[in-house]
Order: sequence, then structure tokens, then C-alpha cells
Amino acid sequence: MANRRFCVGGNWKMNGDQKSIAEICKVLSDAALDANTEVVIGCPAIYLMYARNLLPCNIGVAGQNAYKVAKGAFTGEISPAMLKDIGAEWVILGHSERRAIFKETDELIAEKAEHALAEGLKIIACIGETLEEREAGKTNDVVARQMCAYAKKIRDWTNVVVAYEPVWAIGTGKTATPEQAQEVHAYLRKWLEENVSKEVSASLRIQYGGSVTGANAKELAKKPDIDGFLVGGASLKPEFVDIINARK
Ligand SMILES: O=C(COP(=O)(O)O)NO
Repeated sequence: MANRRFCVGGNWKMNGDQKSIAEICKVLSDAALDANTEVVIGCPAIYLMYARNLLPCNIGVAGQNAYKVAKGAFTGEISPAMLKDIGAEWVILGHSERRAIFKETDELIAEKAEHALAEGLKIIACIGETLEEREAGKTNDVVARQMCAYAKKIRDWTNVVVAYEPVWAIGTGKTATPEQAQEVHAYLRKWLEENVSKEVSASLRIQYGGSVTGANAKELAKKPDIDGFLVGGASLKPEFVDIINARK
């Protein structure tokens, strides 16, 4: 396996309340987690400080979105500076739900990435194709287009993790096979080498996301270009510990 620290993110999306968040934070705090795996929790913004105070410091917390400027008249938005101010070290950007439901464009997401990095946050930059795009044989074209938009704004990839999340696998139970996921991850590694640098291609962690569970994580984790996961539904359950320990 390449020398990239395995990184597992939980994306709680718009789920949870104080009681359930305290419960899952206790499960994570009490669990014997693989010290070689970096763990990041993407918590709803309103509960970030609460989760930050409940989780041990070896588990990072992430916003699930942030705007492209530090402050101003942007009702309802939050900024990377605010995330940092309350102890969040990460932000998830470009999730397919932000793209599909909230109509975020490649360009806006890339501007958000640029600003979040400039503010000192680490980012999980999401990409992924729809079922229609895959069935039309356009998977590589789509992820290349999305990566190109990020690459126009990202100068230093040190604090970037990319999450490849095929939209057709998110929340559907139709997980990409390890071979399907590895094929796209390998393509992304090649794209990075050709369009960014050999060093970034070798060092950048690429997470897989889309119906990852405690039952399928180990097989996915065996693939050489899968460097972790971005987990939705299963990150709200105790089985998230098994996913974190997939390489243990
Ligand atoms: O959206 C996802 C994946 O969600 P699921 O694990 O529920 O498919 N990660 O950001």
C-alpha cells in the first residue's frame, strides 16, 4: 500500500439531535480506533461545537459546507473562519447533494475550496457522476471536469482530500464494487499526475463514498488507490467503528 494515511470521514448530513449525537460521540470515544486512520466527522453546523466538545481531540470535525468569503451580507451562510473559530479543522465541499439540490456549480465549489484552504481549513473535495452519466460512459469525463475546476483554484494540495462519490451509490445500498471504485480512483491518480504533479498524485488521499458499510468496507479498503471513505448513513451507527478499522 502507498504511504498515504487512511482517512475516514462521516457525513451526518441533516441528521441527529443532541441526544443521538451524544450517543454516537460516546461510541466513537469509547471505541478502540485504528490509530493509523484519520477520522473526521462532518456534523450539522448547528451541533459542531457540541460534537467538538464531546469527541476526543484525535477525531476531527468538519462543516458540511461553507461560503467563499470570510463574512458579509450572506443570510444563512457560514464561513470557514467561523468553522475554525469553533474548533472545526475541516469542511466538506462539493457534495453531490449541494450540486443537485442547491445547484452549486463546479466554479462556485472551487472558489469555496480556494477560500477554505486560504483560511487554514482542510477540505474534503467531493466529486462523482450520476447514473445517467455512468451509463453513457462519461464517468471519467465528469470527474475530470470536476477535478479541473478544483485544480484551477487549488495551488497547494497538502490539506486536500478528494472524495469520489458516485451519485448512484449514495444512499441507495448499491455500493460500487471494489473494482468499479478502484478503476475510477486509478483514473483520478493518473489525472492528477498528468494535470497537477507526480508528487500530488502519489500523496493525495482519495476517499470512496456511496453506501459504505461495516460489511463491505474491508474489501473496498484492500484496493491500492482507495485511501479511505466518506460515509453517510453508516456513520450515524456503531458500525462506523468497523469502517474506521477497515484496515486494522
Ligand atoms: O453521501 C455520502 C454517502 O452516503 P451513504 O453512505 O449514505 O451512501 N457521503 O458523503
